Amino acid sequence: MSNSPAFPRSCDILVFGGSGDLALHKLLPALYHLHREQRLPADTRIFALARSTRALDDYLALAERHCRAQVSRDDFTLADWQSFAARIDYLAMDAAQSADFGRLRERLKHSETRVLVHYLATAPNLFTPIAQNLKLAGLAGPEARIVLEKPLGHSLESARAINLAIGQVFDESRVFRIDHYLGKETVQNLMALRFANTLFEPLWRSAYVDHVQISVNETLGVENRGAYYDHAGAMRDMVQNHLLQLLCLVAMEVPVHFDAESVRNEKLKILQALRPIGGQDVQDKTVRGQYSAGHIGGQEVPAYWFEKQVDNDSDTETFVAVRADIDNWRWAGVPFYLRTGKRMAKKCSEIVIQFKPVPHNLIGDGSGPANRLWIRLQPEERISLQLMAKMPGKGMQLEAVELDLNLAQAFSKNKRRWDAYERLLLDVIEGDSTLFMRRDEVEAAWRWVDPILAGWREHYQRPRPYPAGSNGPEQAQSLLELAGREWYS
Ligand SMILES: NC(=O)C1=CN([C@@H]2O[C@H](COP(=O)(O)OP(=O)(O)OC[C@H]3O[C@@H](n4cnc5c(N)ncnc54)[C@H](OP(=O)(O)O)[C@@H]3O)[C@@H](O)[C@H]2O)C=CC1
Ligand SMILES: O=C1O[C@H](COP(=O)(O)O)[C@@H](O)[C@H](O)[C@H]1O
Repeated sequence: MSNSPAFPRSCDILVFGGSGDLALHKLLPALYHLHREQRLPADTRIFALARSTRALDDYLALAERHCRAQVSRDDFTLADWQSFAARIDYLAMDAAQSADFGRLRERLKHSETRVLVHYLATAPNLFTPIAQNLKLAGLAGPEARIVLEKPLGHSLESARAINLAIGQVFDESRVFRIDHYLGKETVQNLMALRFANTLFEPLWRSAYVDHVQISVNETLGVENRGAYYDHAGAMRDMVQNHLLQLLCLVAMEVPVHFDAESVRNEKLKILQALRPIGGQDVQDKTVRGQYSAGHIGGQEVPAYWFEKQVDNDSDTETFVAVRADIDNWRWAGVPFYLRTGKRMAKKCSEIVIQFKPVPHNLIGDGSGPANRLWIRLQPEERISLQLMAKMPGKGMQLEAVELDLNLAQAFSKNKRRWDAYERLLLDVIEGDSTLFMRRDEVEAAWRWVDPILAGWREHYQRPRPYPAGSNGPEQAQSLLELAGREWYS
């Protein structure tokens, strides 16, 4: 990441889809924190845009309700809210209609000396019309940036079409394809761990690593996003972006510089080296699941098909496990197991690097576990290294013990941890795209995902049921057991 100036230029932020789930739950609370901590340029204005007609006061009441719910009690004060709200305006407009952009330009009275951030928190089918309408309205000048939410399209073809259309309006340096996992502190810590410590890099390869596990498990269901999710599924919603980005950060080579192009060049090479999975292979290398009714934290939870706006005969997957292989020198023969699911037993995102056992057993019977590095991304940020130690007492018995680092506690105790969207919004304002996906990366990810989706359509139509509150379908265990391994959790 480049060293950013102490304060970015004056800025206008336009949130297309300003009344949607993402804007209300994530973007406005993030902007509130940035405002409260004086990290936004002083005269920043925020325009929330959506079709529904509502008075500004009604919109602000809606936004306040959500911010209160998302921001901790200690961080939410009426005075901060009121000064933040003074920055916000609401405009009812149809972003697919070019005529409505005239009204937007009028309201905005934009000056080209200000940075203009267009945040597209809408469905991807609006990305192309919005970009074209912005151009027609003269709101896509050199000071303007566009932020595109994931998943970008629903296939390689649709992603390419969007990228092409966006590229005709905004050059690549002004396109910010967001993947909020890259904004998480612990995810960035992964790069610090790898590239700022001599300890791990020599071991970070097939000679020493047996396999890697990347799990992003949620206890939440689809909440009020059934209409979107039922057409997307876990593969498009999570694997195509968040899980593949995590895989890239674990597997990539050391970049030449720590800047946007160098980091993204290395991530791209990993995506290009992923061994394709398609046709009948999907039966051996992937597991699709869908939650049935169950219990989480003592609460009864309905089956997926019972959720709002979900087809009651839906075959959409809410769980995916995949064995991915990276065909390059460093990772030949090292499987990367990816797993993500909704309504799982526990919320937990983690990366486990399982090292190989010692080459010759001098101590014990050789059946003990080998070193294992756990990188816990959430709920708590932790890194622990499993080492073998001698059990106290007579004789030489080995037992695994942990060197455990709680990252939140290791750094200033009373400091609030930034949310991913806070950091990424600031990066957009400052024009730093290191933590955003480049066009070719997104397309390479779809190039790997598309054949799996096609394989499923042909050979794996019904997802395996798993009870809400479990660890996913049994077949996900078999994916590892067949290779003499198991999921760690
Ligand atoms: N929600 C989340 O947690 C996450 C969402 N995303 C992505 O963010 C994007 C938005 O998701 P989400 O907030 O959940 O979606 P929602 O359906 O909750 O919100 C969509 C928003 O777009 C507005 N809208 C729809 N059509 C138009 C139009 N023609 N012109 C102007 N505004 C329009 C809607 O308001 P109105 O109907 O009044 O026009 C609403 O404000 C999607 O691409 C999604 O994949 C990514 C990560 C997480
Ligand atoms: O992008 C998405 O991410 C969330 C999970 O994000 P997290 O930061 O809470 O781990 C997921 O619930 C949602 O379905 C998906 O669209």
